[in-house]
Amino acid sequence: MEEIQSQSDNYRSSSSSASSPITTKIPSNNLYYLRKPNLRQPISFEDSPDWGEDDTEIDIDQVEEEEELGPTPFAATTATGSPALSKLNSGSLPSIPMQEISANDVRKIAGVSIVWKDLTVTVKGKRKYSDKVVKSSNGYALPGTLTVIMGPAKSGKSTLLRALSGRLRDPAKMFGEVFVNGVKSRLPYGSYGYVERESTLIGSLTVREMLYYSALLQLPGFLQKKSLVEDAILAMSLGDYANKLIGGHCYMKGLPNGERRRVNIARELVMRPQILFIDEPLYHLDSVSALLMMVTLKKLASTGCTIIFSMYQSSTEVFGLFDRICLLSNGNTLFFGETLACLQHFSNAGFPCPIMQSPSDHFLRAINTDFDRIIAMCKNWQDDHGDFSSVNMDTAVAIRTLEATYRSSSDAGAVESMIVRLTEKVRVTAIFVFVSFSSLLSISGLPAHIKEIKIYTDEESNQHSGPVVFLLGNLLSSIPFLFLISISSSLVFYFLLGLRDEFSLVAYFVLNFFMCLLVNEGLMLLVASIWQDVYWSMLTMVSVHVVMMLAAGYFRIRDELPGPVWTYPLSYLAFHTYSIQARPSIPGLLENEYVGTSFAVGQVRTISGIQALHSAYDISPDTNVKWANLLVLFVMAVGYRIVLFILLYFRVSKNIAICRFYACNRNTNKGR
Ligand SMILES: Nc1ncnc2c1ncn2[C@@H]1O[C@H](COP(=O)(O)OP(=O)(O)OP(=O)(O)O)[C@@H](O)[C@H]1O
Repeated sequence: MEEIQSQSDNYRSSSSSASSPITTKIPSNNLYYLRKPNLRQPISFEDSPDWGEDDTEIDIDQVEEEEELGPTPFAATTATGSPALSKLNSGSLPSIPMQEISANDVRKIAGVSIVWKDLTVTVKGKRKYSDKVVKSSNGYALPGTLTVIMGPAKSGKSTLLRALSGRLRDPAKMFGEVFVNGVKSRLPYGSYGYVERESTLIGSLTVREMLYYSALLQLPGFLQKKSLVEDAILAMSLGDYANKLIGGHCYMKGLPNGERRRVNIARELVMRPQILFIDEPLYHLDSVSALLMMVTLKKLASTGCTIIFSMYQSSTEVFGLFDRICLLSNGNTLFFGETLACLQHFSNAGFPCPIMQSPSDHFLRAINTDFDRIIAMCKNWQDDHGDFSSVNMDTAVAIRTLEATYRSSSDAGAVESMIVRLTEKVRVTAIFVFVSFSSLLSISGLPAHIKEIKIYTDEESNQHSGPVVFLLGNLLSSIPFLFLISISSSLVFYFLLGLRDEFSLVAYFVLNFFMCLLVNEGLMLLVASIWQDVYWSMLTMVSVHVVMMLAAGYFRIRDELPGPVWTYPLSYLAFHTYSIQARPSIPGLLENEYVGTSFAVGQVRTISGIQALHSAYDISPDTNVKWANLLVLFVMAVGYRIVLFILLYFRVSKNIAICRFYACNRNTNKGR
């Protein structure tokens, strides 16, 4: 115990010990890193740098809520950033052209979410593609955020960045999946920008000319390039340098490194990319230029752009600006998540960040195997030059511990469930689109229905038929056709999308869609009998469908729909509601697809399909209520036909239709 206590105390610097209840004296040579065994406690402000007033416990739900709200304005972002930023705003740090950073100047960009799942990159070693440079990495980047890929040299940072942007160099090969906005696809030309580590600028051009030249190369002829160039200059805070020669001349020095890097990024911004990949944005920059660069990128992210970059090391204030960190060591992901959670993770694994140390230095010290050489050197010296036990930490052991802690942590779980949410939305969308648009397309049968009603009117006036005979005949003759349509289109859709391969589930899907078509046909007959005119009937049906889609709870969760009109009665009248998700207690096709399923979360945990969708859709954890939902659809189909019966009995039999009524009125007016 004493040993543990003394090691634990070694983590505290003199300043932390002052405020610490632990009064043990700290050895003066304790400037090195040691592992603190089994320390599982939340980070306290004594152990870690001051990150503002927030609690260090991370509320994932709150973070996700903020993400769903979309990009925050720049002012808001800086307000909750690291204390260094508040210093910067109060003027205690060297001044930078902050006048350019104004929320009013900001044009919003529709950023994209990018998700990588089980991503592995191999390169050709001595044997065939055996060397893994990136190993089964999982992570995501969201619009309006800064995501940093951090790690020691040769840990695979640039390779991961290249793999995500689809720019891997031969002979590297990528395995795994990359989703862009939930869809497994490559980023199309123009939607992303990739900034290389080395500047490739033409020294004899001014900044503005360089950007204009880039715009000419990148953009089609008809676009107004000048305004895009000015936007890029503004976004990268280059206003003071716009007319300066990049390479300088005999009486004037060329642009400093920081500005050159920003010009390099601005070159990509002329395309107004939704996502920006930057390899080492702080490469060769001094601390002021580095901070200015990161503040500028933070401002850019606040416009909605998704920014991912690699970085070897950063200062504390720069680190405070990151939203998420992907920590790599030798291709392995040791952590992915919020930056504060990373500090907590190191603390949980027994490596709390000592006060006065930059978090990034701390992380790298723990996972950089290059330190092993220093350890070996110290061991040789140890006998002759005193005690070097404080540096005797085996990096390999630290990496293994961090890896194991991450695998079993809630952080890994949170990443997995976020990945599930970002990618699963696609399947839900597909089901919604299929049901909504297939039933919408079926209104093409309206002219035939109108003709049938006209024939019925004639027959009825000759007393050859009645509404019951007409309705029964219509229903019985349409059932085989509707069933054929529902089974053929459902089967194609179901297996094309790869929904759950189980007979009962496929059968429910077909039945559900068949019921939807039956309800829709009842509605069509009703509308057709009211108007008895193709144009007006079509217009009414399309409008009714659009309103029902909006009220069904897909575009906006039903609990959040305005109560009057949208929830009561529209969402209850829309058959889409019952078909797809329905009331919280009566889910439809989503229950079919997700209830009883589970998704692997890390290596030790699973979450249910319901949990994965819970916050996005009001889906119930109860099983088998989908049959109640089918019953509701059946009642609706019958209900529409009862209303139609009443209408036929009282109106059509008397040859009354709204159109004819208006036409009659017009003729009477003309006669006068
Ligand atoms: N196309 C390739 N062919 C062969 N080896 C490659 C390829 N791409 C990456 N590597 C190797 O993968 C390892 C990781 O490289 P990468 O550039 O991704 O690391 P890094 O973390 O960005 O390091 P640094 O910051 O030093 O550039 C290196 O050993 C590199 O030589």
